[in-house]
This record gives sequence, C-alpha cells and structure tokens, in this order.
Amino acid sequence: MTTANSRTARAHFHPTTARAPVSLPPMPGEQQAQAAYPPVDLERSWFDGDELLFEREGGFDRALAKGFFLLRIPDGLDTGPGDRFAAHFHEDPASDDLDPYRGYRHADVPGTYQGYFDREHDQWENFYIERVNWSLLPPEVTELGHRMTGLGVAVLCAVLRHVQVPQDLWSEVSGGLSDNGGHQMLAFNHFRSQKETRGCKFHRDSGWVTVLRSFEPGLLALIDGELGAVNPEPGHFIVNFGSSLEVLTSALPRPVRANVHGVVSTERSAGRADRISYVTFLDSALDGTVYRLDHGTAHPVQSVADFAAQEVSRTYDNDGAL
Ligand SMILES: O=C(O)CCC(=O)C(=O)O
Ligand SMILES: [Fe+2]
Repeated sequence: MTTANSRTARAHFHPTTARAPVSLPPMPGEQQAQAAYPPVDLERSWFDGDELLFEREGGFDRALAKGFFLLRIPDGLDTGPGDRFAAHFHEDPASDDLDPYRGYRHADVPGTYQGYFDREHDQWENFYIERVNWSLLPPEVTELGHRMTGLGVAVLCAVLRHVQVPQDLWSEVSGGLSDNGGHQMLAFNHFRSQKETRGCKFHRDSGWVTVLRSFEPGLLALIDGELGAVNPEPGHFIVNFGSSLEVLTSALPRPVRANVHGVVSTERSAGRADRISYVTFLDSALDGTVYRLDHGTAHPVQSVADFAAQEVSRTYDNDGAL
C-alpha cells in the first residue's frame, strides 16, 4: 500500500514506458574501441557534507545531461575488500587467506535477481546480493557496501534537490530510497577473457543511481548520440544514472539521462589479469511505482516490478534491440 499525497496522482498506468529505440554498432573489441571512441570528458565531483560539489562551473548540469560523472572516494573509505571480492568471488577455495572472498559461484542467496550468474552471451559473470543478505559476505565487504550505497543515496538526494523535485515527494517517488530504504544491490563483475564474445551487452541500469568501481578502460557509453569511452580515474568512483531517474525527470527543464552503456570484449594476454568491476545499484522497493513528474505532480507510469523485469530481461538477452 503506497501513501499517495496530494501531489501524487493515483496509480493508473500508461501502457508503456517505451523510449525512442537507439541503434548501436555491434560491441567492438578493445583495440578497435580504443581507436574509434575517444574518452568522454567526465565532470569531477566530491561531497562537502551532504553537498555535491563540482570542480567546474556548470559541472552538475553537464553531469546530469551526460549521465556519467566522477565522484571522489571519500577519505577513510577502504575499497580494498570490494576490490578483492570482485577479483576472487568466482574462484574455488584454495586454502589461503583469500578464501573468505572465494566460493560464491555456489552460494545460495535468497530473493529475486540474486546470487551467481553465468551470462551465456557475455564475458561477464556476476554475483548480485541485496542488502538484506549482506550478512553472507565478509563483514568488511558489507561495510563497504553500506558506504557505497550511502554515497549513492546522497547523490540521489543532491540530484533531486538540484532539479527541484519537491522534497515531500522524494520518498514516495523513489520507493523509499531517499530515506535509505528501497532495494540496494551490490553487484560484482568478472570478465572472462577466454570467452570470445562481448564483455557485456549495451544496457541501461534500471534504478536511480549506480556507483561503479572499475580499474581499466572498456566501458563505452552512448552520450548525445556518440559512443565514447568512460574511463576510470584513480581515487574516484564513476557514477551513472538509471532509468527510474530518467523517467521521473523526463518532463522537467533539466532531465537526467540514463545512458546506454556496455563493456567491450577484453582480450586474453599472458600476465594480464582479467577485467573486474563492481557496483551498487539503487532501486525502488519492488512493490513501488515508477513515476513521471510534471508540473509538481507525480504521475504513475508503471509498477516497479514490471519495469524491473523489462529492464533486466533486455540487459542479459542476446537481442540487439534496446
Ligand atoms: O564494468 C563496467 O565498467 C560497467 C559495469 C556495468 O555497467 C554494470 O554493472 O551495470
Ligand atoms: Fe550498467
């Protein structure tokens, strides 16, 4: 049961959230991508208390329009446990100190969209785990999960403030996320270079804000109709926005973009470790509603459950359409 207030219209869903189809080339290999797609000039930001500050004048608006930006990793936030987990979750135990980070291929994680996934069409294999199950992780990985999702929620609140979504609507339209509720997933990615296929399909993230830790190039994003490389910067997370935020803000003067992105095929070479990355995905609670805001009223578009099912199936199938 949702508690609709006077500026939240009653649930009466429009039949679809379909956006204009985008056409993309087949996912390139990494050398081809390096030659063809220049790095995107990402805005750099940091938190001062709960204020999100950008290095350059107008940086906040450009970050929202590009859908990707860099966020400085706060002092004292130790990413080491997550870096280790991403590197080892898929391995079998080997009787050494790293064993708490291994063996997750067979972990039994309750709930939807969770656990280990061997993606048939992609190099990546994933381990997804929602906050209710983080007690299954090494405690220092759980701690990092809370820090990263805390940053993501703070980014969401800063964005909602910046685009002037009335604060009394935040909790309802974000399915509880702005109050640190909602659905908070840690997702670890290992790209198996021995598979001769794309790294992962071009996709949009379905929720609100994604906080990404990656270590090397390979991520391509479609920004203003051009594919570009979204490369990591030491000491920074990459932040990108999900479809729920794009739908919510689509009728506002400063719409936020949830841009399509994917990872190139990485090549196997001697002495080179496989590409790894990890993210926190922040979504509405699954029993919530996706809204579009127009003239101060939040209009229901679709149930979060249907929206998530749609977005998830197009992320991992083998169909080029988006
Ligand atoms: O590995 C990357 O750079 C991107 C990962 C990603 O897009 C995702 O996990 O949704
Ligand atoms: Fe993604």
